[in-house]
Amino acid sequence: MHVATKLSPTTKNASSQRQESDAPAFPLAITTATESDGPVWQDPLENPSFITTSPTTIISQEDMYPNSLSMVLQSPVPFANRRSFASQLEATLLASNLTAATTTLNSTAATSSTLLSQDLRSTIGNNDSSATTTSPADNSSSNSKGDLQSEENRNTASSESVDDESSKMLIEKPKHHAHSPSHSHTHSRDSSVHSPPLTVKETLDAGITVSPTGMLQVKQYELRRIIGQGAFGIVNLGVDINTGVKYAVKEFSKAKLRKKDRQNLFRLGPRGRAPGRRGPTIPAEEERSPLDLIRGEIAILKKLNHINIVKLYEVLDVAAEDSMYMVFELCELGALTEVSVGDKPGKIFTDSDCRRIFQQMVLGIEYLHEHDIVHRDIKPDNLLRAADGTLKIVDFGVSEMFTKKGDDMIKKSAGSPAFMAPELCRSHGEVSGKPTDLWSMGVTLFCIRYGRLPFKSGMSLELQKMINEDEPDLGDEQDPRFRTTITRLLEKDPSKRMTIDELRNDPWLTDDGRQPLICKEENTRNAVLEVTEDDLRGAVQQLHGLFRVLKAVYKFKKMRKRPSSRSSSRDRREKATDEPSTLSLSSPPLSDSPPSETEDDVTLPTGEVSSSLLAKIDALSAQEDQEGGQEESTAKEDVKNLSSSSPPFSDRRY
Ligand SMILES: Nc1ncnc2c1ncn2[C@@H]1O[C@H](COP(=O)(O)OP(=O)(O)OP(=O)(O)O)[C@@H](O)[C@H]1O
Repeated sequence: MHVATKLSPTTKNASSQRQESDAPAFPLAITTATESDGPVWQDPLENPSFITTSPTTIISQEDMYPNSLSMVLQSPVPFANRRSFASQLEATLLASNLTAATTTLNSTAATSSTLLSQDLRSTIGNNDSSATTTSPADNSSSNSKGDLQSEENRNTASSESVDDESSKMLIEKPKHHAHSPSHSHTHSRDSSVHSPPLTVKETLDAGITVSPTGMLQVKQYELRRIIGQGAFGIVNLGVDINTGVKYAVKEFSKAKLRKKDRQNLFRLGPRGRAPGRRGPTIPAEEERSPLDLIRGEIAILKKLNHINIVKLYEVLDVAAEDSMYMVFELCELGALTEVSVGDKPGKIFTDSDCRRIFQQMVLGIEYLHEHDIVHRDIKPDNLLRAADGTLKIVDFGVSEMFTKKGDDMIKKSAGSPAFMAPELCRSHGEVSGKPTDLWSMGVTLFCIRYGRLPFKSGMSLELQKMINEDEPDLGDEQDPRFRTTITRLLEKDPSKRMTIDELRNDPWLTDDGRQPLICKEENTRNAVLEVTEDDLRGAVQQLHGLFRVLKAVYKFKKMRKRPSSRSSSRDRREKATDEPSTLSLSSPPLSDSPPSETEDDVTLPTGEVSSSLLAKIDALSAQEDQEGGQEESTAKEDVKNLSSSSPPFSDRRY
């Protein structure tokens, strides 16, 4: 999660600032990301200084990530202008090539792939005019949010407006959702915080197409615009074209995930787990589905069913493409607030808003802890708000799920440094995980009340020292109850720190009992008491046969396209950048031949594949390996690798 650099050092008159901000009615306190004043849009993980988008357009990174989140949020990103255009295009073409490769191996017309690609190119070519003339920045200047919204309303059966919704109270009964028919008020004593159990769909061969409106479409999800940027990819506003329901479609780069996975395996085991402890036995790389790369997060999210935890509906992998997708419940109002190490103060919430927000946080975390899940990355930008203002805890990428009741020991090296508990800063071994979440909740509460971090330094060692030794500056905090609450949450000794059970009855949180939480039994009643290794292993379906074939065909295709003369990777990378069209890297030349009659019959193999076909593919792949090796990696891979290098964790967290 990227955080804009926005927080002031020590805001001396934090309390007076809070007084001022107490004045407006609550709706004003709801800041959508679009209202925030000048967040810095960063994408430090992306190395390439350009992004290829179409055969004729290079959009600079600055174009793609304008220095205003609101611009991004307000800008429709046509299919042809998206950052992932190149890879999507490539994927589409590659898919056609894979199809054609299979066809070739099956002795069907050799020209099929060319012709399929030609067809796809002409389809995409129809969108290229917009690619060359429109940039996100252009869109933002020409399209007001209202325009966008009405455009969406025209295209969408469900037409919830962020503007309309932002005027609503933070906590109110949410609307019914296509996937989650019943939600309820989090503070109502007689209502439920759970909706009926969900089944997370897993699609391993999702198709990518261009929707009738010219947007990229993954399966039935039309990707309307980019609404966020994560460490592993972008987050899109997706609309189910069949139902009109909006979703947040999170796109992951498999290359980046693989890199992280390898680092994790090398250091700690999967998802930061010590080998053989809580994670599943790690299958050999060739046996692993791409979805295995996010299996930990999927496994956790599959278990959860709580109004204050974001819902995962579907995971999609696009075979032979770098992207895979997670389809989440959309949190239309975006992050609660943004804080950072910068000089600008963050959003300050009123006392009652802080209480309402924190109550929902407590309910969500209590539910997680009851499931033996430690979130590990609680911070304001992992707290999103649905259209009705309901708080949603997101981002379970570094979370831990425990197989043994009562065992919540975690390894260090996860979470955002400024929100990291002292024991994580000083310990080299394992620490109890739940108290670390309580600490991060305390830091988050501090942030939303004072608009600044309790401990802040751009230098990691100094920050750790402050967390370990300094007492937070509460300014002239007037409410002794709040003083006690925050002091007890930011207790350095985890064994003395406030627990979630104690928080339930906290005088500030409950306003001396006037605003009690729903009872623990009701809040946690869908708890999964035991999480087995099978749960983790079964988080994603394994279709090894299909992947083996896809991989082999993919390799075969690479071999077919290898340049006749041996050029270095660098040469080819340069060539690729000179010719921004990735078409040339993954598709055969255009042909004037008429479409093959067999074209429509060509399909990718699914399920069982004839052993002779496998043998042929394997033989060809082996031949490729012999001939090529490392030196022969394609320019396409080189370009992808360029964008997959991640800076050290400490560089992207504050
Ligand atoms: N369900 C959602 N609804 C609306 N916006 C979302 C949703 N999920 C994420 N976002 C937005 O997208 C942005 C990136 O989110 P994401 O979770 O990918 O970031 P991240 O914390 O870097 O995650 P990771 O480290 O796992 O990649 C965030 O600013 C967030 O506000």
